[in-house]
Amino acid sequence: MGVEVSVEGLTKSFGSQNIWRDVSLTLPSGEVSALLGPSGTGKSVFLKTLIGLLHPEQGSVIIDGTDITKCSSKELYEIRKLFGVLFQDGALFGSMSLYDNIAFPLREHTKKKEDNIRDIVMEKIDLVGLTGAEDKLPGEISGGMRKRAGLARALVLDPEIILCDEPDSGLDPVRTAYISQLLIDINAQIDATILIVTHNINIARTIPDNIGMLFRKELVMFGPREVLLTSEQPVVKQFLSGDRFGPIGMSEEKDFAVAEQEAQMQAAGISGGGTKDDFSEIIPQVQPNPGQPERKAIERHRRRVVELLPTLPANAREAVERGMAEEDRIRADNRSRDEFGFGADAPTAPLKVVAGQTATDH
Ligand SMILES: Nc1ncnc2c1ncn2[C@@H]1O[C@H](COP(=O)(O)OP(=O)(O)OP(=O)(O)O)[C@@H](O)[C@H]1O
Repeated sequence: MGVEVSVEGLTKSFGSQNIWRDVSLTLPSGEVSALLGPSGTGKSVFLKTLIGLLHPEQGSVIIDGTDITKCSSKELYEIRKLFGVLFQDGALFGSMSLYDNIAFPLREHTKKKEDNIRDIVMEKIDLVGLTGAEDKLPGEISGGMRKRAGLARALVLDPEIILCDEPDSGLDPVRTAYISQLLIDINAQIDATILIVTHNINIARTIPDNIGMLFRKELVMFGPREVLLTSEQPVVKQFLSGDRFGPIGMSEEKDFAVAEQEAQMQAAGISGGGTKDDFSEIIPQVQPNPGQPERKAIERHRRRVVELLPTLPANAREAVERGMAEEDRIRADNRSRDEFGFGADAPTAPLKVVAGQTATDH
């Protein structure tokens, strides 16, 4: 089961510039969570703080019983082996082939033999659809391919926690759907705790179990996805619909004069350009591909949400109940399809997890 990440009262500044303050949330083990927020609100800084690359001034990040904001560098080195991180630009070494890039964590962190490394690397290359490109340099392939290579590298140590910084940036909608599906399939196979930072509303609507949002240096909310998707908070509604009118401005937050001007434009019937989609109409969550195991986190997530239910706003509660019923129906359909052998002919072959390979293997 993936490891829970518990963040309490976290505050981060660079010099006099405060990025966010008093952020508390728990990434439940094995669940998929997404972090949204306007550009520059410190989502990438948050990810880097979770793996101890950046140091907060206050607060704690507890992973597997260790507060990584206060532990020794030796302890931090061990904890980092639990993570697989997909950085925004793939963060590949430009002078190394994709093969060597993906093999890097295995050579660095394990004592595996080269033929064993080869099996693992080629399996991950196959998993992300890069077979045949292993000898290419990062500069010779497209941005989408680099992204997938970055994901393959994030997966070679079979991480218990996967952090993905904008897995969709630079990808077309179809490739975005593939990479999202891949994350769900991986979660079903290895039950890793996943955090996705994204601006992509489709991902937010269909992939995570939980969603949070950063705005004005604070975590506006974090909880079951239905809570954010049905939220009446102006900042959430504006972000989801991509409308110009609302508290989010071009650079930071809007000042009073601009907000006033926009209110007048709106009253005069001028559009802010946002989509008119009804986000409270919850789209069923993406399920693992046929032939994949069911996600173990679903039951744990449900138990938590059912406990939370009485504390949720009425529209979120209703959305949760509708969503659960709909997803039960979809999973029952999938199970009966698998029983009738659809898994065997599935368009995406069932993905393998290499037995016995763990993040702490040396
Ligand atoms: N190492 C650093 N030193 C100083 N300032 C930094 C550093 N890293 C990030 N920042 C600042 O922190 C702020 C938040 O940056 P971050 O990249 O986390 O935003 P983001 O929410 O991920 O944005 P985007 O959605 O555009 O990727 C920015 O103002 C950035 O300039």
